[in-house]
Amino acid sequence: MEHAVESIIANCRGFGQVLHLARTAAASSCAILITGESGTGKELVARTIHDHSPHKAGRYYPVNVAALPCDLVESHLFGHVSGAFTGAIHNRAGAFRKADGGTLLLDEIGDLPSGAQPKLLRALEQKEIQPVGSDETIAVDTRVIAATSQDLEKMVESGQFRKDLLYRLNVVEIHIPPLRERPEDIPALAEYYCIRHARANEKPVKRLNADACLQLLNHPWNGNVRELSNMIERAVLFCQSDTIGPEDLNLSGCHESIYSPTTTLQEAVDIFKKQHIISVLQRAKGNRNGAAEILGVSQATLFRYIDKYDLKGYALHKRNDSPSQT
Ligand SMILES: Nc1ncnc2c1ncn2[C@@H]1O[C@H](COP(=O)(O)OP(=O)(O)OP(=O)(O)O)[C@@H](O)[C@H]1O
Repeated sequence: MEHAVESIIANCRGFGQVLHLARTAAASSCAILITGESGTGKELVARTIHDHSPHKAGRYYPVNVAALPCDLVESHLFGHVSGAFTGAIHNRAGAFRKADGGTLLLDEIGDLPSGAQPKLLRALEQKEIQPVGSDETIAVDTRVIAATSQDLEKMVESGQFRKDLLYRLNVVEIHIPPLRERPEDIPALAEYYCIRHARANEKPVKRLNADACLQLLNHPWNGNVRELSNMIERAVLFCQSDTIGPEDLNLSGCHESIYSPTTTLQEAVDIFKKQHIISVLQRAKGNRNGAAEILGVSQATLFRYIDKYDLKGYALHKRNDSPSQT
């Protein structure tokens, strides 16, 4: 299996700052909270921290808290002794002990049931756990990293998450910005996934052309890096040459289709207009003056359409509007 750290794109500038903080925090054993939308790379950063930490010789043990059955969370994390509850036939070590000497990633920590929160706080503070059904406490040397895509501060305010636990978990907080806020990372990631997926699928694809890159820069990436990877993989599979172009990305398919049987004529006209303006803005590389000229409308009319169809993301920079500067 490819080593996670090696697969992190080193020339991502936005992500580079995150990695720098992660590696600095890794040197200590303090608790770290990684926040960010789904697919931004929280798990990858957690793995990096482990690999650069004093616990790196130990095990890296990720647990998705959201996936644990509510009534078994404590048993999963802290273990249990046989007979602790119906079905507890054998002793169970639990995640803290499995990661003893290493790193435990508690992913989606916002989903930790309120009943388990005091126990986790105690494990962090005392560095000991108490398996379910046992009177004994067991010392553990487990570095805990928590990750979440939820707003824990808000959850504290609404009483869903303990304030003292949040402060224990976020001694260092590492926030990974969504991909749309670090567009400078998109070309490097796209190129990386292009090569990686081409190799895995034995396809001769080597690169993306400039128009394809521009389309990627204009996409909102709600699914972040995971969505980008999936899209490039699909493009690699459908690409007929060694270079991915906009036609391989199928990004127009992500917008509205005009072929719904319930679409009115006016809606269809609007969808067509929107799509056409997007293509022209892309062709004009975001230059609104140039796009207005191609479309044969005044700049004021184009501005109205940009506003109406929410296309500000396609009209890249204001400075591009001045032909003297382009
Ligand atoms: N900078 C990066 N370089 C290379 N791959 C990346 C980068 N950031 C994220 N990825 C990849 O994107 C995918 C999603 O990343 P990851 O699973 O770490 O996200 P996440 O924030 O933990 O998501 P979720 O909250 O849904 O669990 C993974 O395949 C990961 O390898």
